[in-house]
Amino acid sequence: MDHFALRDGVLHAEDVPLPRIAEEVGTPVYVYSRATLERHARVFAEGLADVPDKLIAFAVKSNPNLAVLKVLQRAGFGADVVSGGEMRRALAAGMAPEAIVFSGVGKTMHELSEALDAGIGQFNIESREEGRELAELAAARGQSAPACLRINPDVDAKTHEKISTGKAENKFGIPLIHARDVFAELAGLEGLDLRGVAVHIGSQLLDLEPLETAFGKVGELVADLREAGHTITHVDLGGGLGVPYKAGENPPSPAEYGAMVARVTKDWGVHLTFEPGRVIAGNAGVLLTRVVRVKRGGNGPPFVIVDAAMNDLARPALYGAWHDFEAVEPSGERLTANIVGPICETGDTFARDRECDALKSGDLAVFRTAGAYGATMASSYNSRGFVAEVLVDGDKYAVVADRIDAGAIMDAERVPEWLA
Ligand SMILES: Cc1ncc(COP(=O)(O)O)c(C=O)c1O
Ligand SMILES: N[C@@H](CCCC[NH3+])C(=O)O
Repeated sequence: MDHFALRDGVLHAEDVPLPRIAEEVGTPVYVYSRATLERHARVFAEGLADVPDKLIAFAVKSNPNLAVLKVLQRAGFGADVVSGGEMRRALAAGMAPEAIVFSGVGKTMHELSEALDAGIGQFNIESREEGRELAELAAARGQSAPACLRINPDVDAKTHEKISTGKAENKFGIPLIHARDVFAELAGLEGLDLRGVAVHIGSQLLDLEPLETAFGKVGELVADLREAGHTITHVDLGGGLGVPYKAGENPPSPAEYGAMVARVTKDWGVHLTFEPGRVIAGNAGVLLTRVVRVKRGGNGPPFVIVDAAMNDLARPALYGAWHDFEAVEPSGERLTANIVGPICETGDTFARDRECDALKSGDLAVFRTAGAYGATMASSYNSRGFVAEVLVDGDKYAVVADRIDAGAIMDAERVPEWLA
């Protein structure tokens, strides 16, 4: 069942007609479906049914909304966090500290110590330097930080270059050629309980082959480390599974992914961690927007100007990403248009020469697949503030993030006396 679907000619989120949300909450607004989040969580977990000992840690960066995290906590997920702020969100949503994994190349001393205080389940160490710093900090408190070493397998994930993380030239992880040496040094430090390795080669992967290659390299490393006398009990396989943004895109299903993982890891004898983000949240959300006006083009198609902009949904401007754009009450007529926001740069273009539903001033429309890397990447550029977020559950909905208008942001600023 599609939880964002046309019924009686009107697009619904579960049983709630989107015009009702637009009327009551205003636009633009992110709308998430609880049923879709739960279905995706279930399907992902079912895909991994043959992996007995595991933690599924939702990548909080993809959608850090507290209500979304709560849905996933109730589905049995933990959290993959990359900042102190994300860690506090996961804890606030009720995730057990032991079910929290902390990744990222630039964890500060403050964040490391905050995570030690919280007693999180795993630090994914991304450099020799970070490992030493964490060990010193933990030892000084009489703690031993549970950790994995994130390796960089130098595998091309065949995704957008800005979201590829496993090539040698990327900043992430420790190059395989140094991994044995770094592991040996860090495993000997008092403040660390170095118990395994982690890998994550990129996001929006549409092919299993790079993942399988990377996991194969991890398997070889685990065998080498064991041979060198290390005890390896944990491996973190990261996230990255892609989702369809447009017709014709066919990412591997969670079942196919799970079957590959089960086959590759069957003899490893370790606890496995997974860090899915987009595959859980991406198609569980839309950005609902209203057409401000339609402007005639110069020598091209008309401009459909919507009240959402690149500050609300950055992916098209940042990565040239495609998001399906549909009318909430399609008339049946079609149009070829440039879909743009109000921001003062040409980059504020959601789609160029796009065939879409014919729309006029005041009509509602959605950008699909906006539940991951949508609201979380918003900025207040052009003093536009932050849009509200709504969670739909059957025939009811709740505002799960208030709109923060430009005035509230301005209230946090001041002109110093010596300048007044
Ligand atoms: C370390 C790590 N884990 C998990 C993820 C989640 O990735 P995705 O949303 O593609 O599943 C990311 C982002 O690519 C990441 O950097
Ligand atoms: N922000 C990216 C994904 C980044 C993945 C982070 N590791 C996107 O929207 O596609």
